[in-house]
Amino acid sequence: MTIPRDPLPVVLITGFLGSGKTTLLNHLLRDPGMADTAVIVNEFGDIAIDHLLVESAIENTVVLQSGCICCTVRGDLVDTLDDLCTKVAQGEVPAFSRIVIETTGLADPAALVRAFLTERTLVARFALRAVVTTVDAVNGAGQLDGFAEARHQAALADILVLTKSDLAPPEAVATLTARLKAINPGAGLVPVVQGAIAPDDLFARVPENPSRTGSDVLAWLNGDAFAGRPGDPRSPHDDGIRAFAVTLDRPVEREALRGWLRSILSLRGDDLLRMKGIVALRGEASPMVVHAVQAVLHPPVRLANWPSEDHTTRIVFITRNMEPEALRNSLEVLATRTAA
Ligand SMILES: Nc1nc2c(ncn2[C@@H]2O[C@H](COP(=O)(O)OP(=O)(O)OP(=O)(O)O)[C@@H](O)[C@H]2O)c(=O)[nH]1
Repeated sequence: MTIPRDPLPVVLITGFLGSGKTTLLNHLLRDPGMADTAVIVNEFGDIAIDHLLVESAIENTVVLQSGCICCTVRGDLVDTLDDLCTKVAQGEVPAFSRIVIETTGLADPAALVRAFLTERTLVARFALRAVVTTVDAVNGAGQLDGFAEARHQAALADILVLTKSDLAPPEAVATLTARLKAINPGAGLVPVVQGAIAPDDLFARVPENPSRTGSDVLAWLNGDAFAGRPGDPRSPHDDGIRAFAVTLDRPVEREALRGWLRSILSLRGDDLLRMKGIVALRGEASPMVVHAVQAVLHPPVRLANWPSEDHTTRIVFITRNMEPEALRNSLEVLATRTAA
């Protein structure tokens, strides 16, 4: 058997300790549509237990136990994926058509996301489809207060799965939901009890990246979720994490945009948790889609057409300790300069 040549979709399930990652994974794996899935479970410490809790009959379950993959991602993750592909090629394990990785509860998923965008061996063979973050409705607020990892997991999610809402009072669920929307307004958010959600329902909440499909860019950007947001921190505990959008009514010159992106990513890449946008280019009929994760700029993609009548530039940001006004001003200067 050989593995398919198209990049294999990868789903990352992250979330703070005990927030319900394994419960969700087990439920997803019971769906017949997920039968050809390879699962990588990352565990902390010397004694691996978590993988025992993954109830799948799937032979392709691998435990990555030597440390936290977000800390040693280059060696461990790449080696594990290589190994898995080699075993498939040698007929030792069944072929698979997607991979689900469950991180430890203390993982910062940014390093993993970055690896899938930049590590040559990963880029060629795998495509990160979604970051799914479980947040515990009972303990989530305290974890967001106390742990940067929990805040980063929430900030980098494509889909936030609010678990254990059956155990929490409705007011607490509402407050936590509002807080999660403030941290990451662009993510889909779905309450799930005991992991009970069908894979199709879950993954329908993350639009395809338009760099692959060229479509549905507005849904992907989910700019409306950011509308009217001043960029003020919603909580003093959120590590200065802010989400906001900048719009420009004048097109920018392509080279000037490139220079701006280069400088912002090199100067403040660590604090630019996420940036995605659709940009009107001066003298060009169709827009450019830009997408960055921390210091990594995903290759910008030209769309064939504007997806709607609205041709304004819209860029959404999730940042840490960065002044929205400074970013906004630098972009406005860029548009003014290039329009002259
Ligand atoms: N009541 C209730 N319990 C849940 C729900 N989701 C998960 N649990 C329970 O919460 C506990 C922890 O769930 P796990 O799925 O092991 O959490 P995890 O995130 O994999 O845990 P770590 O690997 O320690 O980070 C288990 O006892 C689950 O049965 C839920 O929606 N409602």
